[in-house]
Amino acid sequence: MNNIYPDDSLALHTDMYQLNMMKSYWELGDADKNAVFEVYFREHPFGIGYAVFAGLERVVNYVKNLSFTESDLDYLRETQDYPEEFLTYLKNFKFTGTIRSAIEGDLVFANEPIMQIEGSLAECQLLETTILNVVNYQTLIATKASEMKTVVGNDPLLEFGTRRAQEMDAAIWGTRAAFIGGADATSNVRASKIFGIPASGTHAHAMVQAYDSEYEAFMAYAKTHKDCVFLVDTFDTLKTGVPNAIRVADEMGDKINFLGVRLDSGDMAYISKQVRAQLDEAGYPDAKIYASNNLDSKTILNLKMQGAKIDVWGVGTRLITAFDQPALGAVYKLVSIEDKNGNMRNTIKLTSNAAKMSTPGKKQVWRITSNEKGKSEGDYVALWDERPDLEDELFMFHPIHTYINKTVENFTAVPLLKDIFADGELVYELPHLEKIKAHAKESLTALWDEYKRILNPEAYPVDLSQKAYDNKLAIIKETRKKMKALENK
Ligand SMILES: Nc1ncnc2c1ncn2[C@@H]1O[C@H](COP(=O)(O)OP(=O)(O)OP(=O)(O)O)[C@@H](O)[C@H]1O
Ligand SMILES: O=P(O)(O)OC[C@H]1O[C@H](OP(=O)(O)OP(=O)(O)O)[C@H](O)[C@@H]1O
Ligand SMILES: O=C(O)c1cccnc1
Repeated sequence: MNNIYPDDSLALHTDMYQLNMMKSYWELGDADKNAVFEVYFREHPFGIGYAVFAGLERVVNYVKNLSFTESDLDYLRETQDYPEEFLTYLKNFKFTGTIRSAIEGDLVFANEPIMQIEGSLAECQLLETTILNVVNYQTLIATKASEMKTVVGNDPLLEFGTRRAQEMDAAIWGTRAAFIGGADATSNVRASKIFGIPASGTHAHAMVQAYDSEYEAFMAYAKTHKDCVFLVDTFDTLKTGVPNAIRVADEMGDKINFLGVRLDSGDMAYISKQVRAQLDEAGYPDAKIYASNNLDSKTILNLKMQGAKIDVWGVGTRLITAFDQPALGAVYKLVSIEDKNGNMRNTIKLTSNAAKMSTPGKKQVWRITSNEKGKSEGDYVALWDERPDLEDELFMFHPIHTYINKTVENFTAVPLLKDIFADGELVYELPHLEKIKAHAKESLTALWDEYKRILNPEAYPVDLSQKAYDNKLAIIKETRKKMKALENK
């Protein structure tokens, strides 16, 4: 390859195999066949009982602007032996299909469609990689933040991760996802500017090192800022750090708001209790204790258990990188395709592991909420033409262990997958981020505590309708029969 091209489009932000398949479909006259793909993941991350859906806004912007630029086409012309007619097809490419999706802040569960992409086979194929790239990461981080927020409760949770994130996009979009899931503010000023997330910040060890003494450093900060949180662990938190912070607060009086101190090392249970006593004794009972240093849900939970006197939690690495599980593993599977006669044929990906077998057919997910209890009874995955919302009672059963079942009455069934694009047109108004965050919080209140606890939660029911179940079994049988016939040939 001789040239390096400008990075002026996201059309090639995809895996080569998508273009390989697009070319085959186009050359063989299959590109315009109607197809339906669905996105789902197989296990909740971090061992918790749900996930918080995020990533839709970025997917919408990507799809809206999706087109191959001249430089994309020049690059393909130089590196691939594509016929000029295929390049012309790509040049005229525009997404004309339909996307239905969970909305950001929705709780989503394993083994149910969280997005559905319907359109020409070629266009659906092109979108796969980017959609998974975005939704896998953002949903993972929103879920991690939700787990952490469950642990910190009403204490503020600050997102500090930019310096540790997997590069800039992860910092920016990870911060946004963290805010949706439960973070209250971010240290990333650009994310604050772009998304309107509250920005929050103290100061670093560098500032203490930059002056001749800790006292001078705190004083320098206090003379130049109204709101002051002093980082007190550079030398000795209890012997010098907190006493210097108190001295500066005393001397500056009303000229500053002494908001508190930040701890960033040592035994934070022990130290925070001592610091609390020092601050109280000095007449600063309202000064808060901030903590940071490789915090994660488990550490925070343990610190709380030990009675740590920490009021504000700054979390970086372990939130923004989803340290304990770095991938969600959502997949994009073809569930229905137009056959030679123009009819839709439901498809399956067979595997020996029943739990890994995809569910064929275009589907809708119905969230079933008890009218009496106001809580979600489970999700009911039905074929597209079914209307459980019009039924008086629903028989819900586990899709593998079918003897686990219940009949639900007096319920409301709300579809999870909402129209986002219809025949290429954006029909969904992207909500403000604050609204998305509030939606995530409300969604959690509709979930029984048993599904929300972060250790060994009960499995939230994601059940198949009888019709979807029968359809799946029939297709498995039919596909196995076909395979056998081929083996015997
Ligand atoms: N009381 C505690 N119980 C459980 N974990 C704690 C407690 N206090 C601190 N931690 C956590 O233990 C880990 C200690 O890490 P590390 O060895 O880096 O800390 P450190 O002593 O602060 O050293 P450094 O100065 O290098 O940051 C951190 O993740 C911290 O959040
Ligand atoms: O530990 P995390 O959860 O990732 O949170 C972010 C960390 O970034 C800063 O440390 P760093 O050593 O980078 O800079 P500093 O000199 O300001 O401490 C801060 O003090 C936190 O410890
Ligand atoms: O404002 C802070 O205290 C902060 C910001 C980024 C990383 N660590 C700490």
